[in-house]
Amino acid sequence: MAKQYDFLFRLLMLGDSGVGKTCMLRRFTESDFDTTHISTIGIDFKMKTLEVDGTKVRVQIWDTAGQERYQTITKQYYRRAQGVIFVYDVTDKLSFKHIAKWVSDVDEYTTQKMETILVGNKCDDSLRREVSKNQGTKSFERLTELVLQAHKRDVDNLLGSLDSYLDKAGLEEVKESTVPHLPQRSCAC
Ligand SMILES: Nc1nc2c(ncn2[C@@H]2O[C@H](COP(=O)(O)OP(=O)(O)OP(=O)(O)O)[C@@H](O)[C@H]2O)c(=O)[nH]1
Repeated sequence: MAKQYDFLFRLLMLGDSGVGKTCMLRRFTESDFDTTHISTIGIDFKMKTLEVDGTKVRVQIWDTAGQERYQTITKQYYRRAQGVIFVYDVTDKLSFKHIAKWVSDVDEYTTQKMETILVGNKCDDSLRREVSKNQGTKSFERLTELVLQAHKRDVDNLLGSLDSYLDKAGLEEVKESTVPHLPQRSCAC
């Protein structure tokens, strides 16, 4: 049977337990919404095919459990994803604060280039809002700064090791030039 899509991508949803990852995914794939919170056990996924500029893209979206006890399992999936959707709950300040931890986990467990997006969920519940839109926007800027710092650190480390290599090579050159030259033997024969 012919393939029904041109590309297959894996996306990962990460965020604290209860921020609404499963609901968000169900809404996207089944246009459905559930008010109950049944914690995801480990990991689950849903598929959807999208057409982007005439290209059929099949997305496999992995919905991870936010609970700490499943993180050994969920971290194994980080490496296989091409993109991450970080989710926090605008009515829960702590879930917003923890985004930094989710980001650093992804950074630690992956080596590939990842596209990421930050989503503040439960915006409908304005009365209980604890994280303002401005704070959400600011965290994008902060994330960019952190990525830039990490990038600079890598470049500095590279330059540092290059410097020490050149210093060492220079020393060795000096060492060689300080070796007393033996008088050249002349031949009298
Ligand atoms: N008001 C409001 N409630 C929401 C929204 N999205 C999810 N919820 C509620 O938040 C609760 C948790 O939603 P889940 O989708 O199960 O949360 P989760 O992030 O998947 O949680 P874990 O599987 O434990 O990691 C449920 O009671 C939902 O009804 C939203 O956009 N607005």
